[in-house]
Amino acid sequence: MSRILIKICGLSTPETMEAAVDAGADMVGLVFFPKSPRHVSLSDACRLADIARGRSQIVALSVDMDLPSLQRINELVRPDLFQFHGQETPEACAAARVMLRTRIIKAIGVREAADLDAALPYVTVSEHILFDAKPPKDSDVPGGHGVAYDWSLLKALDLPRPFMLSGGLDPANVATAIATSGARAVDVSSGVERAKGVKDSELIRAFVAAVRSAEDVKE
Ligand SMILES: O=C(O)c1ccccc1N[C@@H]1O[C@H](COP(=O)(O)O)[C@@H](O)[C@H]1O
Repeated sequence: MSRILIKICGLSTPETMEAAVDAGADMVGLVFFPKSPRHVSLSDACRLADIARGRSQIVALSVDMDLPSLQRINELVRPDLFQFHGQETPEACAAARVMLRTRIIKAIGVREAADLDAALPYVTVSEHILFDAKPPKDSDVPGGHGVAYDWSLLKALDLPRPFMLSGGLDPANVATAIATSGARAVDVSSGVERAKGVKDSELIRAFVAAVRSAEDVKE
């Protein structure tokens, strides 16, 4: 099986950022959403990004953020990609991509097969489509809940390029998730934490090792 792209999201300390980069994460995510337990200030984000720069791709995660705020993150933190995890329209993604001269990961919430259709308008205005679990109904945070969905829904997808998978992944289930969904890229937050919002370096290493082992399995 070819190499699977790994993103570790919601890093908020230098130690766990170093652990993720050192373990071989392809992407590391910084969350800019004050309602999230993983939210980082701009100044902390700059310090964390400097640990990863040139070693892993830096992803700035935002939720329905206005363009001036995105521009400020772009100038100060200098991420390699932005992850849009809200209700951003295809037009807003296209505009941000041009204005910020960046690459985009667009998250699409999934609970049932019909939810997958929402991805199509974003194929031409983003570099990656990320299929994440829809949040619990009473939550005002659209991701990072450690909730899984039926990954097999993704198996029959006919998109022009590989997709990313997230939602309830952890070191113990990620190999099954890859085999069940056909994903070529995975993203994790809660599954590498010892408490809500508190990343664990050992779990990060275990997650990366589990994905790399899954790559060795013959298709
Ligand atoms: O991590 C967060 O706090 C977060 C906040 C707002 C939107 C998205 C968020 N994280 C993303 O959620 C998914 C799944 O996370 P989990 O592994 O199930 O906890 C992942 O793509 C994160 O990037």
